[in-house]
Amino acid sequence: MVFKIGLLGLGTVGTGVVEILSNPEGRHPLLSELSLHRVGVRSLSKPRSVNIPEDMLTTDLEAIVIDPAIDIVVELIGGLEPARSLILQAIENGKHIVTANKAVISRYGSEIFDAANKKGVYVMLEAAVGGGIPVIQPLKQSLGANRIQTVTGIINGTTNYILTRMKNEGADFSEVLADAQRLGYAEADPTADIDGLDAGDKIAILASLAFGGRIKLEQVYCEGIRKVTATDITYAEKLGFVIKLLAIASRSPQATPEQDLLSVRVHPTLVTLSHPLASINDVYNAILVEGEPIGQVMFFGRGAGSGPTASAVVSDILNIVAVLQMQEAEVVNPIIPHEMMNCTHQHYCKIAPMEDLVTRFYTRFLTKDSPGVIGKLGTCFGQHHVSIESIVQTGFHENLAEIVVVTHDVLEGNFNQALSEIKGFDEIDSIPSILRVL
Ligand SMILES: NC(=O)C1=CN([C@@H]2O[C@H](COP(=O)(O)OP(=O)(O)OC[C@H]3O[C@@H](n4cnc5c(N)ncnc54)[C@H](OP(=O)(O)O)[C@@H]3O)[C@@H](O)[C@H]2O)C=CC1
Ligand SMILES: N[C@@H](CC=O)C(=O)O
Ligand code: NA
Repeated sequence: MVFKIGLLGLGTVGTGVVEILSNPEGRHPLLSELSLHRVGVRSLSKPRSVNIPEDMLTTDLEAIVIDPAIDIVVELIGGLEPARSLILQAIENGKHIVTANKAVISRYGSEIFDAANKKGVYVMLEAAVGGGIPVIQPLKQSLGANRIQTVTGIINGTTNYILTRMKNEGADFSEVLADAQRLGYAEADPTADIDGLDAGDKIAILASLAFGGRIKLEQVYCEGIRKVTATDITYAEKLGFVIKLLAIASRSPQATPEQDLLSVRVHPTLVTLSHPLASINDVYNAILVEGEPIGQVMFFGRGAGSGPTASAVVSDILNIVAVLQMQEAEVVNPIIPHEMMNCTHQHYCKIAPMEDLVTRFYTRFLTKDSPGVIGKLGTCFGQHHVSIESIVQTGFHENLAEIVVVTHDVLEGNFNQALSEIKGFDEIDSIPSILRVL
């Protein structure tokens, strides 16, 4: 039997999907069971790099999601609306969904999965996190036997590309961002990438899968890379670190057997050069999962771009088709969702406030060059139980002394209290950078 695909969106990822579907040779044999039925776009006159028969293209996306001939709707338009409504309407019409839209899933996942479970259809989203890297299905299936402790990822290709080029070439932020947009890595509105929101959407999805509950996106702390400067990249290097935008979901040390508690956050982070994530560069993503009994396992690959992301989309389509074929052969009716493929989480995970986070900090101060300032900083941190690993004067900037402090693991709340006191010192001119250290 041939399964008909309704494709919403023919941009970077949609085009990659059509390229795979129209060149099935040497790939999985189930590809020959797929047929592209309709393709929805915004503009019919836009030049396309793939050949689509004129009568297959439409700007009426609603007609696609209600078309009785279509089995699987592939949503690749991005953004919140009309994507959310089209997905819900498609589900209502009994279509299975494949989407790369982390923004919609992280905000409306509950609504979408409830509707899908009710209707007995699948919603697959491998492309939504880590682009082509298989990480959603492994978390759902292959790692199911583990108690996950931490998921740490570089999950935004655009910012990793920018940080890599800033470090290697001393390149200018805006020039590199324009390249990332040209290469199709950035979101339609690249502030989602730069401000850590895209990584926030993705870590919310990963945390939900890893820790078995829903995540309220507004509780995910997101800090982007706007404030990362060439100076900090250079200091970090001298101290044996590289700066990466990390997304981290972990069980909080304050969790108890009665009350599970997570920490879910995105922020630029100093990563020691020997750490497995330190060498993940350019558009590559990597997700390091730590669990019991597996220990560490890392997923690595291209996190954005046409072909890699399309690879994940088409694999999701194949997974659905494989199950549909099996059900057809066994004449299972109505459809009983495959336990390892659907989402059944009902409760919300409790997320700890950032004040309770235990982490190391790197902080750069510009101070008047007066005697005793280093001692004064050290004393203040000590009074707030912030233990210092190193405190060094690194140089002068226009008559101001530059002092870099690296702490041991400290409670973020204590660190913030010390900083607010330090900001009031006469000697302090400014605190240009505060970054967490892994
Ligand atoms: N690019 C990447 O590397 C990755 C992207 N993703 C996700 O994949 C999804 C698609 O991204 P990408 O391919 O880059 O996006 P693009 O902007 O390149 O493509 C969007 C496509 O959707 C169509 N479209 C957008 N809005 C509408 C609308 N309201 N009505 C009809 N058509 C519409 C556009 O039509 P037209 O062509 O006529 O303008 C275009 O074909 C997003 O959710 C994104 O977050 C996920 C992983 C990686
Ligand atoms: N804009 C995203 C695209 C993939 O999700 C990124 O840069 O990672
Ligand atoms: Na993926």
